Amino acid sequence: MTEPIIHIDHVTKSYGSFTVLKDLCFSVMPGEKLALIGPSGSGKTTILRTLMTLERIDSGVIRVDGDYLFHMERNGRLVPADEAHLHRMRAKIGMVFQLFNLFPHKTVLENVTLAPMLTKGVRKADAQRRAMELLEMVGMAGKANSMPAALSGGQKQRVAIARALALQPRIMLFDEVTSALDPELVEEVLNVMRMLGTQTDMTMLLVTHEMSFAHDFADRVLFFDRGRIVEEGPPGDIFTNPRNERTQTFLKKIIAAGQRI
Ligand SMILES: Nc1ncnc2c1ncn2[C@@H]1O[C@H](COP(=O)(O)OP(=O)(O)OP(=O)(O)O)[C@@H](O)[C@H]1O
Repeated sequence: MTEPIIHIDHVTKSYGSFTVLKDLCFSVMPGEKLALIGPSGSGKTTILRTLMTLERIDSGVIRVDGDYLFHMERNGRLVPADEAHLHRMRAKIGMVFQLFNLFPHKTVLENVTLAPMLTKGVRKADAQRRAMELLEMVGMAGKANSMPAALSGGQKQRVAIARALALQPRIMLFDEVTSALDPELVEEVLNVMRMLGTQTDMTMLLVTHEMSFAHDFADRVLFFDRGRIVEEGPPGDIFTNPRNERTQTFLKKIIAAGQRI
């Protein structure tokens, strides 16, 4: 039987007295496309940042691709992971952020080659060859020598996707990647994600407020509310027949705000 590629087991995390993740449990199967939806502040971004090891957890365990994320096994016991372990685990996952986070003083090509050269010791010529393939894939090869400031938001985000793919992750995390874009640029980024969804077997987790995209794209939707998953299921169920009162209220608000689902 296939094992989950991500297994989140009773994870709790607080910022001071505010508990942002409350005894959270869920699994993701290899190749699954998962949409995380829910009200602002419900913990969606925090769980993605946690998977990326940008945040630590207070309790619980997380396994990614067969290994513990924040722990290591030593003489049959779980001990906190060291930096080398975290570094290895991080390389399994790529993340794309709302605000692109490109290196402003590097060209598009350098943005994509930097991490493989620095973290994996890939030779410059090989890193450049692979980067050009990825830039081609996201329709940005023609801008390889441009600086990020010369790009539109949609173009920056497509470069950010290529940069995350350059480390050949098995899992990609997308955190509201279209929220900062002008409406006419949203579709070009969603198209790249659709292409990744159909042409690769990557596991993809996305936090999104684009409900119609989540509806069409995801295999499964998790509805987060106040640090917990209160409802989950195939998009057809969650969007057309939500059972939980909080999900119903949330979706009603989205529709009232004029969004198509
Ligand atoms: N570093 C931090 N320090 C203190 N509080 C934080 C920190 N990061 C996040 N929070 C709080 O944790 C809560 C959950 O944040 P999170 O970003 O995970 O929510 P979200 O569901 O992704 O919401 P949104 O859709 O608005 O991005 C928020 O109330 C936020 O203010």
